[in-house]
Amino acid sequence: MPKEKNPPGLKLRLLAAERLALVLGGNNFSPFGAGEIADSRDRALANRLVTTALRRHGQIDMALSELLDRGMPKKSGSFEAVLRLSLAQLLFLPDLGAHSALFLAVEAVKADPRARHLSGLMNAVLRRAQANSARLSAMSDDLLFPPAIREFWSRAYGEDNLDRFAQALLEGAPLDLTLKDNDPELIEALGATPLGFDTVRIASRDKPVEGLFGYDEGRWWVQDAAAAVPARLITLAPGASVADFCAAPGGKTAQLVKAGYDVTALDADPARVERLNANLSRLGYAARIAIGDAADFRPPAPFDAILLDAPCTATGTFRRHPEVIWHRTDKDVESRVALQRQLLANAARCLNPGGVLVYCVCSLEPQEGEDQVRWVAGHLKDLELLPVTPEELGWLGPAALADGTVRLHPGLPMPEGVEGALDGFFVARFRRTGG
Ligand SMILES: C[S@@+](CC[C@H](N)C(=O)[O-])C[C@H]1O[C@@H](n2cnc3c(N)ncnc32)[C@H](O)[C@@H]1O
Repeated sequence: MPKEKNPPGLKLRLLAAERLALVLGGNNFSPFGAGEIADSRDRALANRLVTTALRRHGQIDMALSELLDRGMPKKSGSFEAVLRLSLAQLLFLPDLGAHSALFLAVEAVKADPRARHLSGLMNAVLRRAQANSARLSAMSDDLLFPPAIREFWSRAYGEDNLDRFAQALLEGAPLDLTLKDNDPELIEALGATPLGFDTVRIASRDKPVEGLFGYDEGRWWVQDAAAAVPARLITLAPGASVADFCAAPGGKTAQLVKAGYDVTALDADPARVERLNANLSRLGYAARIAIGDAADFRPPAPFDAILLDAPCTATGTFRRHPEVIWHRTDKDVESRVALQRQLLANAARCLNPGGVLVYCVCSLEPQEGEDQVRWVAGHLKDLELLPVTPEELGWLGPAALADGTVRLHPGLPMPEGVEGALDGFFVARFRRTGG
């Protein structure tokens, strides 16, 4: 029988390998959209393969160190990405079957002129993995985080929370939405669970976000339950002038507009500002938009409040971006910390006396959160901490710390019957003294 040139599943495997290779090369993961893979089942499969390879990255590293006697071959095109995907399938996605993992891996490297010569090695390695799959698939969850992060987080958050972080990493993130109106019919049509305030959660869905009820009418926007907390901590009268520094793509800007403030949204990245504009216009919301550097921005008049959602290492988003924990370096943390300080100092300058500054980062690194509050106390004398109370946070009350700052993380208890966890976020609220 002549061999089929394009066996079923090969094209998808090649696309998935290409996406994984991009992430292994240092890029952020972005799931396949409908424009890239039209068939929703194929799209879901490709995304599942890549996310499993990323979530299990540390365990797959360990398996590779055992299976590849001479290490990863150099300059071998798609070999590594294909191998990681196949191990993800073989060890962690048993419902997809072992046969296709092996067959498609060999076909995929044969299709790549730079990896073709390694098809025999691919076959041998995967057969060894298959023979040892019971043991390899039961590797410790301790391997899910890089050793340095594991050690650091276990000191900061405790072992029990780290177990919950691991579970959250493997589960991935459900879809949280912030609603324009808490309309029970909308919540029912979305099949969503209310999470308090104006957040609802959709645990599982088969449609892309754009296909969900109410999207075209701009009745909600995507925003993790933890990400929705900072903007709520500004509680001024409607009409107050509020700036959103580092605003794009605009989830928090939308909350500020919804609260009735006179909002200025500032971001340094023009392409991201376009997304912010599109998001606000879908929602029927208006804000003054400025493109510029929040470290030296000078407004025509000071603001009553500023929300500073500062650029950070984003390690708190590891449920959706498992790669962040593998890409993060100490240098990244240092450079973010330095930038955050500049942004804090300028935000303080742009406030009216008595004005409120909410600082937040979607990072789990204490250097970007808790330590920055200590830095503010020592260096920005015109800012004083304005403590957040547990009551202000509703069901997230346990996230309020004794010093009045807020630490959200994926280990926090969720309300009864709610699946999934939360992003990691740190929030501190300050007031500008004087005047
Ligand atoms: C964490 S994201 C903001 C998310 C946004 N607040 C939301 O809720 O949708 C950080 C943003 O900071 C912007 N940014 C980074 N450095 C900046 C700077 N120096 N000045 C202004 N914006 C900056 C980035 O372009 C990015 O859009």
